[in-house]
Amino acid sequence: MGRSFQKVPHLYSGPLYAGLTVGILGGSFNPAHAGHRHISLFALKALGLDRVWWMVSPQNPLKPTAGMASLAERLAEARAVAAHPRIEVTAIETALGTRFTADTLAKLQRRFPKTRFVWLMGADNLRQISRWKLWTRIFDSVAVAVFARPTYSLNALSGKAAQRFTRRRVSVSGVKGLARRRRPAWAFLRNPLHPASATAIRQARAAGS
Ligand SMILES: Nc1ncnc2c1ncn2[C@@H]1O[C@H](COP(=O)(O)OP(=O)(O)OP(=O)(O)O)[C@@H](O)[C@H]1O
Ligand SMILES: O=C(O)c1ccc[n+]([C@@H]2O[C@H](COP(=O)([O-])O)[C@@H](O)[C@H]2O)c1
Repeated sequence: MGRSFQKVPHLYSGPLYAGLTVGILGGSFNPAHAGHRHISLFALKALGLDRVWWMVSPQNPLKPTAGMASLAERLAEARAVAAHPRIEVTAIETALGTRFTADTLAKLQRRFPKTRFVWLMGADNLRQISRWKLWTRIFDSVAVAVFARPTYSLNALSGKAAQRFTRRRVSVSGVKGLARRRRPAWAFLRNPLHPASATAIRQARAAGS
């Protein structure tokens, strides 16, 4: 069994996910926290997902490398925080050799042709997604669900991505069927707000050490 198989079992598990709807929460998870778990549990129910993958990114192309814990540390902590049979932690981008979300999704769709993927992200990322590589392709290829997040929601809804795809926004009542909609299709979820942030945790840890 190769090393990458042990680290990244998802890559070779296509048949296991055939017919399933999987929400992908991509993130730095530096570190994972209760906010990630909170939105994932909300998404499982509200969107009728079979699984949520926490896709721990080797390195967010827009974030500094300084202060980024190793991938192994971030994965281990994410697994401890997730602690739920339907939340799976993966480093699949390492095995795919991708760093940009548009590339990752394209490769995943080729490898998992019978799986329906939904991209999950917080309102802060809706605000900045228009700076990502080939960002409109992300909306064209998978349904997108955006979580409300303290202080970011209003700003995000007036941002470039929300404006560009305003006609493709699915109302709260249609959220359950979001994954099956013709793309582009996206929704802003009315989840209860959760204040956790990795930045705040890193600051608290630094102050305590
Ligand atoms: N409390 C939260 N409410 C809603 N979405 C969240 C929350 N925390 C994180 N997310 C979302 O989860 C995904 C992964 O987040 P990430 O790992 O970057 O954590 P973070 O707390 O945003 O980190 P940092 O403070 O370092 O930027 C992102 O799409 C982010 O918007
Ligand atoms: O593709 C891009 O250009 C791009 C730019 C910034 C962030 N992302 C992805 O967005 C996800 C959330 O990142 P983060 O650091 O906000 O948790 C994660 O999967 C990143 O790889 C992707």
